[in-house]
Amino acid sequence: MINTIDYQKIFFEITSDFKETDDIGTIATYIPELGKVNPKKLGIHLTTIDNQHYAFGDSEESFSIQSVAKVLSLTLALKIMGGEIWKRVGVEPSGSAFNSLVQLEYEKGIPRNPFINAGAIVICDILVSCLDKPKQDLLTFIRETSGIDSVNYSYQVAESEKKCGYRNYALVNLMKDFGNIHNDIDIVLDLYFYLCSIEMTCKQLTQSFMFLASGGVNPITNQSVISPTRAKRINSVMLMCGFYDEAGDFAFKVGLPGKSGVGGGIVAIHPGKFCIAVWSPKLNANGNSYKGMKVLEALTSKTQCSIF
Ligand SMILES: NC(=O)CC[C@H](N)C(=O)O
Repeated sequence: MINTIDYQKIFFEITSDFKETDDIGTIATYIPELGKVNPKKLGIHLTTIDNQHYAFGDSEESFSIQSVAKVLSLTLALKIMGGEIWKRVGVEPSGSAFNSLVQLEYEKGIPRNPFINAGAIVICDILVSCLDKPKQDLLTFIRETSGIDSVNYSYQVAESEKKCGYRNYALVNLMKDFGNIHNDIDIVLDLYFYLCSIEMTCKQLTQSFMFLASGGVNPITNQSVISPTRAKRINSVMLMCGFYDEAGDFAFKVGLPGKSGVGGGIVAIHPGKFCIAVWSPKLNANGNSYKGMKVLEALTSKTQCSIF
């Protein structure tokens, strides 16, 4: 693929346009360890499927990827269990906050999708049922998918969240009561908190998610991660559900499948073209990176490069 867009130049244009704009977001402090991050960080990294790299700012600094990791746990569950998982978690947008309890009561413990907290917890329950050493095996899968052996959990972030994860305890208990959690709740939540604690740089994120830009095969390592059909489905769920009650807005303004996390990271995919990761820790009211969303909106507007 010959790339004719100078993304590097575009990153400079976008970020200098934003210099005068106030970042009105706030950092996630409900996980105490995340509150320690420098709110001014800004990293951008774009990797094309023919392995060209465009970087800006703090793109090689590690941060807590939080819910972005839920795409990788879903990928592993699909790889092991196939379509069976859809009996226990849906593929519809939730239209509510990532940690909402309300819908779950009405819908009898079946979460709307695998990216809201409840859905990701069910995926962790599935992984606990089918992996010998869930934490270790999940990490091995993520290292293989990314081709980066140094990727790791953050003990500090996971344990910090465990101490204050009251809502996640409420969600898992409610689902256990409805029969949609099959294992011990502490074991399931332990995997969930460690999953959310994974740390990566923007550059590493693009490497880890590249398989979704190229039909399930990581074009850099040539490793087949998942079938093309499943890669298509994961991208579809990202488009519809990757930003909670702001998924419509992200599709409307950015026009790419993507996934956010409360660490301020966002990954977005242009199937057949590139994967981009942005990190800016201050979040908007929906728990998505305020500046990250703006950077991606400006990128697809300037380049006219969205899936639509
Ligand atoms: N949206 C997110 O990134 C939320 C993940 C966070 N670990 C939580 O469970 O609240």
